[in-house]
Amino acid sequence: MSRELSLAEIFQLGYYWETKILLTAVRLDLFTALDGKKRTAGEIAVRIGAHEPTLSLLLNALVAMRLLTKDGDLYGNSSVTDKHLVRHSSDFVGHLLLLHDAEWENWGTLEQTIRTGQRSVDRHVFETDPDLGGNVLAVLHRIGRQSGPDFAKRVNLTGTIRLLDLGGGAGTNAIAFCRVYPDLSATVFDLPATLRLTEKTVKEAGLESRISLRAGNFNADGLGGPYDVVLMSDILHYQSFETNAALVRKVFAHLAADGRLIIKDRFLNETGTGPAWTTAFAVHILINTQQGGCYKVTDAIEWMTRAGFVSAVELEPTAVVLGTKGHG
Ligand SMILES: C[S@@+](CC[C@H](N)C(=O)[O-])C[C@H]1O[C@@H](n2cnc3c(N)ncnc32)[C@H](O)[C@@H]1O
Repeated sequence: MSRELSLAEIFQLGYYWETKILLTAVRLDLFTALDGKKRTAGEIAVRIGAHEPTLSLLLNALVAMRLLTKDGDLYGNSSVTDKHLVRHSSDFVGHLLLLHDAEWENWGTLEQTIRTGQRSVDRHVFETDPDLGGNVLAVLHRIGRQSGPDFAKRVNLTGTIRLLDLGGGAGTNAIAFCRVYPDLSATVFDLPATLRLTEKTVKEAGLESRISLRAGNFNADGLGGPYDVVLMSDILHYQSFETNAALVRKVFAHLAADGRLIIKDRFLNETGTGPAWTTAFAVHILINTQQGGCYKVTDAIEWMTRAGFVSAVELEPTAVVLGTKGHG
């Protein structure tokens, strides 16, 4: 059993001041205003349009948080903030933090949602703010480029394979799979707004001849095919249990004989109390989506079994489930 928390740790968990200071600094874009330069609070205030004495408080807190340096009256970025929080840096990750900030008001509804079971948002971010959604996917794409090939290797897809990457986002997985398997061709299916980004990433990867794009709503539109393998990576937690069951059924119909469905998601364990990150993510999904949820591996197996897959197995604990269609 893990050890009990100390009182100091409980206080630490309840302490979000530094979180909001960082998110506000990213919104103000003050790291970009410093971009490799040392500046006074007055100079920064002019650049970002702020009230200097008030801004100084924020800057000093950011120094204490080790995001900025201070030498006399001059503030500067740390090397990490210069690399990751300056907007035009190729390693900028600020969009992810801007997403957290955009969800701030939703978190204020948590108590009411828990009391009533009623959710306060009616759509997820990819529908309400496609630009922010696309920017976040671009950041995740950059981060995911490291883990993509490992995932591709763990699922054995040798031979001539037609892959459908459903809700494929920036194409991170389709690109990684094409690189690992030279005979594989892929279709990335996603909302039209998201595919604007995918078009760029596929071109950058030089894979236009092997990756095609198909725009649509996967719950409502045809998916093309038939495909040998369908990948559903991090899409099902935005939707209700029954919508997912219907989508898995639809995918089954678009698979060739012996086709496979790979579902990669953030599954909760059977008690619902782990993995730790996913338990908090489940609350995040509760208040930031209309009907989404974090599901269990047994749920994915149920969707597959109900759809007619002859086998459905957990390939990686709380992460990947593989279904096989069989000959029929
Ligand atoms: C969290 S991203 C996952 C992206 C990608 N599969 C990955 O693992 O990196 C969810 C994706 O689902 C797409 N999406 C959400 N609802 C959709 C719908 N109804 N039809 C098609 N795509 C959808 C979003 O545009 C977004 O690209």
